[in-house]
Amino acid sequence: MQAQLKTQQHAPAQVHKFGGSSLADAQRFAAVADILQQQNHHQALWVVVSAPGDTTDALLNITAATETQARDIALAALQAELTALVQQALTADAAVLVIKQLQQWLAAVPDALAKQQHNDVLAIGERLSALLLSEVLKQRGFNAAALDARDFLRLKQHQPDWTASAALLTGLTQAERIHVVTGYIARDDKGRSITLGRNGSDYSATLLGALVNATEVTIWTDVKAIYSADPRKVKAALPYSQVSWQQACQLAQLGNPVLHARTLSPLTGTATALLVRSSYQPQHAGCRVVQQDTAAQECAAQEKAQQQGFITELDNVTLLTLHQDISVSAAQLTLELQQPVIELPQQGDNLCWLLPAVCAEQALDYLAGLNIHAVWDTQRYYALAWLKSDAVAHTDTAEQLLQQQGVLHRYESTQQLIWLLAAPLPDDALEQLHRCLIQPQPVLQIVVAGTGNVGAEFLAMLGAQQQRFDAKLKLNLAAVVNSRRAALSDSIAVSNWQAALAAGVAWNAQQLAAYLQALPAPKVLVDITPSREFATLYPAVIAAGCDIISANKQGVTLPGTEYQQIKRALAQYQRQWLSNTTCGAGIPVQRTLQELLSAGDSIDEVSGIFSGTLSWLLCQYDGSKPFSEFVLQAQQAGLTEPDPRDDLSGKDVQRKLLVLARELGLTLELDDIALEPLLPAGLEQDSWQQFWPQRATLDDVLAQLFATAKAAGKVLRYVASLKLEQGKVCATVALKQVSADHALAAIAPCDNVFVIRSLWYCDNPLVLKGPGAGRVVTAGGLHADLAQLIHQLIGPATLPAPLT
Ligand SMILES: NC(=O)C1=CN([C@@H]2O[C@H](COP(=O)(O)OP(=O)(O)OC[C@H]3O[C@@H](n4cnc5c(N)ncnc54)[C@H](OP(=O)(O)O)[C@@H]3O)[C@@H](O)[C@H]2O)C=CC1
Ligand SMILES: N[C@@H](CC=O)C(=O)O
Repeated sequence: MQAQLKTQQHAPAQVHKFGGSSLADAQRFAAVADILQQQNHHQALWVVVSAPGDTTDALLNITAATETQARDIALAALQAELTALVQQALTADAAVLVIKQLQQWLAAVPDALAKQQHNDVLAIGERLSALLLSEVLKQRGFNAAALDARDFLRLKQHQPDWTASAALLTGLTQAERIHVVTGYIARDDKGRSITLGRNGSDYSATLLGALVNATEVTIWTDVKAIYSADPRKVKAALPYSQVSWQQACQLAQLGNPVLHARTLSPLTGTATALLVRSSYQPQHAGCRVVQQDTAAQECAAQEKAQQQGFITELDNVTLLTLHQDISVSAAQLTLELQQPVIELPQQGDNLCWLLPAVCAEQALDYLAGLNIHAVWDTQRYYALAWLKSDAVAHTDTAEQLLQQQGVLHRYESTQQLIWLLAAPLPDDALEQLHRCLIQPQPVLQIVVAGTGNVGAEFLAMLGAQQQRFDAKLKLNLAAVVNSRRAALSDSIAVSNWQAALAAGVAWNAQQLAAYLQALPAPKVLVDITPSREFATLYPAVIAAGCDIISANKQGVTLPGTEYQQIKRALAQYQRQWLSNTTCGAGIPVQRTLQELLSAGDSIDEVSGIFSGTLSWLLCQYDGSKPFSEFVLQAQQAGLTEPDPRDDLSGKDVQRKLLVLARELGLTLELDDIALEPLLPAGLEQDSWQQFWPQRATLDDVLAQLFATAKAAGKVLRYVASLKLEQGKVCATVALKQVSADHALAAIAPCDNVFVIRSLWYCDNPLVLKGPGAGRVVTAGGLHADLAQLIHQLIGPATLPAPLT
């Protein structure tokens, strides 16, 4: 009905509303200006603001003060706080004008209170926000102006007066101008200032959205989405990117803290889209509330939304029972009380309304005034409501769990199930219910860093792994990162990761940590970079709740103090770090050592061939062409380190030996391992490109070494050895000549060999052998680590494939 009463605006408009937490300090005002700067300025921009931070609470205290002295002290404190805010947000010249205005408003407070004009006092917070933000925008070169909503917004008996409001607004607007409008305040039909109650600014925004016929109204808040449950209590709560209008209305009625029934009402049945976004994480697209009037492309969105369930809670509520034939609705009582009144699914002839216990008496008085008799049972309840989805049919486990917690009443309709209990559910019970009712299939969030040789292969395999685990666990690719950019998105299609990354953004450590922190658990970071700098982020990654899987050897070989810092973070946050591919690629050498040690064996020696590249080169090199040509081949086959000199220098093997030493609990450093490089001294300097013209030096040395070994009837092998004798450690990596019948001679190119001698394997060692480098085996090894994590989450995913 209100459609024909709107202003005759022709330019498309958008409304953005910022709440108090989004305007808590000068930095937040700047962040809001950044957000507005990035909007589509071909559309008319309307901004609705709440009071900064806790200003409204401070003003409420001032209006409630019974002693003049206490009131004046509170006023002075507020003036100091807001003045500081203005000074920090604006240049000195601009600040002077705003502070002068603020002083005038605050100076008028005692007089307004004396005249009982409390709402004029409460309006000061929003007036300051509007003025300050418009000045911040002006400083950035925008044509912006503050607008007091009381100059146009009229309400009559709690209902918007569309005709009067539209007429007044038409006279106030200017094309090309950003209007920054006060939220929360309006006037009644007698011209008196009124406030729109708690969260009234959201209502102001949607009222304005309807008045200016906005294409979109965005509520900028401190959460990035509408969640399936309270994310502070339920770690696995799902951030939904869209919900249906019907779900939003039901959620609002059930007291959802993000959406309120009044907020939705002005836009119901219009073409205006409603979005909820976080001003703290503006890179997230947020949550879109999809209108019922489905355009074709929104049908799929509706269908998806129907698969989404919600759990909401209300504490300290009470029950009114009424005869069903009454002349007032729960929605009308909601308006009267300015508090949610929920009509419970009907059972029998009576109606049951749930409402906050604090306003039960006020409700009874109001109903009595209408000659309506209601029975109040005076008990305080905790209500848990489940908004059903098409995805979950069975509730047996949830019902059992709730029975154990002592359910007192239960109300069910096709869309909702509401349980009333005597006391709030503990968080772990909520988590459990969430698993039963919302997400019977858990989701593991996977963040992949490094998209080169091995990283790309890992991602190529991930699609098949998603299908393998699909029945029990969703593997969600939540981010892909390389050295230049990051795709940080709630859900990236694995088949499309390259495009997502190409559309990604430059990133820094802080942004990545914040993104990881906000991801729902469980979550894992897979580090497939060669970067030491990236490995130093591990403590922050762990603190953000992630497990880590590394192919990157830098983390596991950091100096002892930094390595211990990572270990301490793992212990503190109870997270895991799997790094099996850092030594032997997919060969489960670390896992084997862990099993032996945990079973009670003690290791005396680990030795063998630890480099796939050097194994391949020394098997293939026959002196027929320069050694460096073989190196190029190994590089193209994906065997080498990003800089192959890490292999040729023996450094990569030195690192691997340190990995195993640390696995055995030894406190070794890299320098404790004697290293005899294959690469002639001096060639490790500068870049690979600068080295390349000098390769003849390497070629000559290798030709010589090969000829000498051949003459002696031997072959060359690059050997690592770690021996423990009477508490002493001897660790070396060096080139050796071995005779043709030696165990390390009979290998296939690229093979690694791990020879383990222990208490139990003393006469005859335990030997692990197989390809120790390459894209596929390394990516496969990373998936083996991932599967190990998954097994801990859900048990074995599938039975072993039958032998064929
Ligand atoms: N090849 C093998 O057989 C084995 C390799 N490994 C290890 O796997 C890792 C990857 O090797 P490989 O794929 O060959 O290396 P590549 O050089 O092919 O790829 C490295 C990737 O890491 C990214 N990267 C580099 N620095 C950073 C950083 N600071 N932050 C984020 N991303 C970064 C690169 O970004 P960009 O694309 O922007 O350059 C690139 O995408 C290495 O640590 C290697 O030791 C382990 C076992 C076996
Ligand atoms: N370059 C390494 C790759 C595996 O760690 C090797 O060749 O062993």
